[in-house]
Amino acid sequence: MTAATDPVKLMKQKVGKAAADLVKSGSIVGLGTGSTTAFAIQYIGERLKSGELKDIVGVPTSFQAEVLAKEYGIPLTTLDAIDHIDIAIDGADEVDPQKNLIKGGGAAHTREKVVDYLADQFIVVVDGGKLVDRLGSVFAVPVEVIPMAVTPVMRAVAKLGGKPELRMGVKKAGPVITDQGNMVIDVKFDSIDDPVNLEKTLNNIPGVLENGIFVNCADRVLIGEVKDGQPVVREM
Ligand SMILES: O=C(CO)[C@H](O)[C@H](O)COP(=O)(O)O
Repeated sequence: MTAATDPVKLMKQKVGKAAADLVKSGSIVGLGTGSTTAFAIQYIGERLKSGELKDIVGVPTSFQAEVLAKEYGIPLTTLDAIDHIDIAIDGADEVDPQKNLIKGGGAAHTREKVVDYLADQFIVVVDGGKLVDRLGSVFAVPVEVIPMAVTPVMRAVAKLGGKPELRMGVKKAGPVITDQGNMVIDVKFDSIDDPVNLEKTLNNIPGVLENGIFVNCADRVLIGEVKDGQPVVREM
């Protein structure tokens, strides 16, 4: 990965490194998805390579995380082979003051939810632009749906007051297909007053596999910002 030059990349790089520095030798590490976590994976790999970190195994949350972990020399394992995860590092698309999240900008929220909730410590890494007073202010809620249920799920979420949009591929004709072979409906709500209930309600629609609302999951939120032209990290 090349050195970051634009301010957002600099913030992501700084916060990714800060999270990587929290990983201790001997840990089982959940490896999140996205451009911010990619920097954390890179720095975990560099710490391993330098000998500063030892005996790490990673649990990837996506094909992207798996590829990056291999590139940076992080040994991988699966949930069948372990009984806990010590620390997970993952990004988010929105973070509210209660540390509730919207995730799934990379269509990886289903596996991310499994890994992040299992971790003893879940560290969220974001740039300052991800902070909102209320979930749903900017970002739509990603909902992973099995392909044959896309139309009825779109109707059902519209009845809940959401505006559904099937996520389409970039440099790929047709819809985004998740690592599990499903599709993603992005559902924009005017405002999410009760994320706890909305998460459950969405998951109760037949055909929905998982949605991107993460409540009561994040232990720490590290925020990358630029102050006086320099990237800094603060904790929420
Ligand atoms: O939830 C995710 C992927 O499904 C990502 O963590 C989220 O989209 C943030 O990504 P980035 O760090 O690139 O802004």
